[in-house]
Amino acid sequence: MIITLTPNPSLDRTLSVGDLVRGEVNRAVASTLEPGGKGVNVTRALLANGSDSVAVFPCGGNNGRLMELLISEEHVATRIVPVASAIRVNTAIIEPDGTTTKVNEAGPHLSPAEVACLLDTTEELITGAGWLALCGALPPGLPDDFTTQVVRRARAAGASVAIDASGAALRAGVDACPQLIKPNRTELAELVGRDLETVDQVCSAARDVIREGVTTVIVSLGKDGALAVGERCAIHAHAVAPKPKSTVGAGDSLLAGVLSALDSGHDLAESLRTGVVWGTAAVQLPGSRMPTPADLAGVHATITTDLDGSRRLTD
Ligand SMILES: Nc1ncnc2c1ncn2[C@@H]1O[C@H](COP(=O)(O)OP(=O)(O)O)[C@@H](O)[C@H]1O
Ligand SMILES: O=P(O)(O)OC[C@H]1O[C@](O)(COP(=O)(O)O)[C@@H](O)[C@@H]1O
Repeated sequence: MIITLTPNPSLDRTLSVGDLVRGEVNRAVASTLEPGGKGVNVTRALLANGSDSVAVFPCGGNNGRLMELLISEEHVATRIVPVASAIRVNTAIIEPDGTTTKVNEAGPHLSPAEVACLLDTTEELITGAGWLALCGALPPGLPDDFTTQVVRRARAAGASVAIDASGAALRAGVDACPQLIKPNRTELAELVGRDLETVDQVCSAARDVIREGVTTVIVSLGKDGALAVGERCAIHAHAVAPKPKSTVGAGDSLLAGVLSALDSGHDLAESLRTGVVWGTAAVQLPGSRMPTPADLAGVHATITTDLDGSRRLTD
C-alpha cells in the first residue's frame, strides 16, 4: 500500500494553443480540467495500474467541491481533510511544439488545526503501509519543517518515505533522511547549489545527497529519461515518446511507477525501468491524464549501468 500526501492539491487546467503571443488574445484549441497536485496524480497512476493507494490532501471552497466531484468520477481512493479556504487552480499552456508554460497558484492558508489534522490523518493511514509519498509544494504559511515532521512520523510508523518537492521543503525533507527523493535536474541543482550539465555532474550531486542520509535519488531528466543513484550504483533508463502531447504529470507518473515496483519487491533497476515507462506513457497523453496498462504496453525503456558520464543533458 502506498499513501500519498499532497499538502497543496490543485485543479489542473491544461490549455493547448497555437503559438502563444504575450499581450494578445490567445484562443485555446483544446482544454482539459483534471484533479491534480503531485501526490493526487501519483495515487491516480497507481490505482489505474492495479496498485493500492490512498491520497491524503486538504480540500475546501468551490474549487474543492469540483475537485471532489472529479476525484469521485475517477474513483480515486482519498482521505480528504476539510479546510476553510479554497484549493488552487494551476494552469498549463501547451504550444504546438510541446513548449509548456505552467502558472501554479500559491494555494490556501491552512490553520494550525487544519495542519494538525492533515498530519494526524496521514499518520493514522501510514501505520502498516509500505510507502508514504510526500509530494508537491507546501501551501503558504506551512512551516518548511512540515516535511521533516512528516518524514519523522512516517519512519516511526515503519513506512518508507519518498519526497517529490523543491526548494526549502525538499531541503528540510533531506535533513530528515528519507529513503527516496525524486528531484528533476533543476530541483537537484538547487538542492546542491550548483549547475548540473552532464550525467557525471548529476550523479555526483545525487551522491552528495546520499552522503547526507538519503538512500536513493531518482533524477528525472525529461526526454533524457531518468537516473537512479544509490550508495553503490548509478542506473540510467530511457524511452522514446514519438508523439508527446503533455509533460504535465509525467514526473508524478514516473514516481508512481518507481514506487509501484519497489513496493512489489523489485530491485532498483527494474523499478527505474518501470518508472520511465510510466513517465514516457504519460507524456503521450493529454493534460495530466495518468497512463493505464494499455498506454504502457507500447513503451519500451532501455536500461544501462554503463553511463556516458560526459554526455551533456538536453532538457
Ligand atoms: N519529451 C519526453 N520524451 C520522453 N520521455 C519524457 C519526455 N518528457 C518526460 N519524459 C519522461 O517522464 C519522466 C518525468 O518527466 P520530467 O519532465 O523529467 O519530470 P518533472 O515533471 O518532475 O520535471 C522523465 O524522467 C522521462 O522518463
Ligand atoms: O505542487 P507544485 O510544485 O506547485 O506542482 C503542482 C503541479 O504539479 C503537477 O502535479 C504536475 O507535476 P509534474 O508535471 O511534475 O509531474 C500538477 O498536477 C500540479 O498542478
